[in-house]
Amino acid sequence: VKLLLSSDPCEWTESLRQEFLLIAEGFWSIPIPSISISYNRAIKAKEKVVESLSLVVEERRRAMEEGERKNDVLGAILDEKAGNEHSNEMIVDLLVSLLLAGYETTSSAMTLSVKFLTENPRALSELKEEQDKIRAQKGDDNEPLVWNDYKSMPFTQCVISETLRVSNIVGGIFRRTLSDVQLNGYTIPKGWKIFAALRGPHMNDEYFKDARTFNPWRWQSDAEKTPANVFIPFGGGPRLCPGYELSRVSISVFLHHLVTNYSWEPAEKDKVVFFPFTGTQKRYPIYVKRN
Ligand code: HEM
Repeated sequence: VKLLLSSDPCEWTESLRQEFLLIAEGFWSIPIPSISISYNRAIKAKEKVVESLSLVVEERRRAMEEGERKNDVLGAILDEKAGNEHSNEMIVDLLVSLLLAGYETTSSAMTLSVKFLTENPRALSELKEEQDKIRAQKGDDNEPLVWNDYKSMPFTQCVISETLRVSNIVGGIFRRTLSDVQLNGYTIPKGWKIFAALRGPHMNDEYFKDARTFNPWRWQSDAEKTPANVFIPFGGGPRLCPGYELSRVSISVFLHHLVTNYSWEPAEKDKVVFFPFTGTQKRYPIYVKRN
């Protein structure tokens, strides 16, 4: 919300977050209002979010007419030559897509990386060593990370890749065939809708030995051998997730601050669930202690 609309955490962002959770819950529900409570709730929540964001867009248009400009995503959209031609509805739709696509995915991956690290003390200790080294090279504790730091976290990147592979935050993607497609002896006729399950290759022992085991070290030895089209947590082709690098950077920075400043332990037993979307049953509560 800060990046999109320059809004700091407040009551309004919190109520927006609550509505978003309902939208996310309804995402994979059966889209029949008469039988699905979560679908109904999601539709109502989406209406509230659209109403709320429409007011923000209108307000911003007025402010821009008076020469006020904010350096955020909404500002960039309205700055565009085409910005004025986009209806409020289109802009709100774009903002909702970015909030949904960018928030739940990255925050779930962060949560799961913490869970997997907690359950793999050796991986946690190696990651902490890497991050402590980066922190030690900084003059003071508040000095921010820079791009070169991000590029010198090879083991952290292994942990992130492995978290994405095992957790399958986005379980699959939709496509429509533009012509008849031959696949493994089957013909998928032109115009059919396809659900490509990304989980399939990620959990295949043929591509990833002991595929169900969280093993970040596999990326040290196997990275070059893994064909590009079997590790596809961000989809692929022209619709490849545009946030793929941003989310890796966010998770890296989060892990850096977490392991260099804090230690933690799980507050209760929790379990990863994969349906309707990947997450933890209890949102993985932890007790955190500043080092
Ligand atoms: C761990 C984090 C994330 C995962 C696992 C993820 C995964 C995906 C996947 C699988 C797709 C579908 C790609 C396809 O159809 O081939 C997608 C699309 C998309 N993602 Fe992400 N994503 C993540 C983070 C983000 C972030 C941080 C943003 C933006 C701030 C973002 C924005 C989008 C958008 C706008 C699309 C639609 C692209 C299109 O249809 O052209 N994602 N993402």
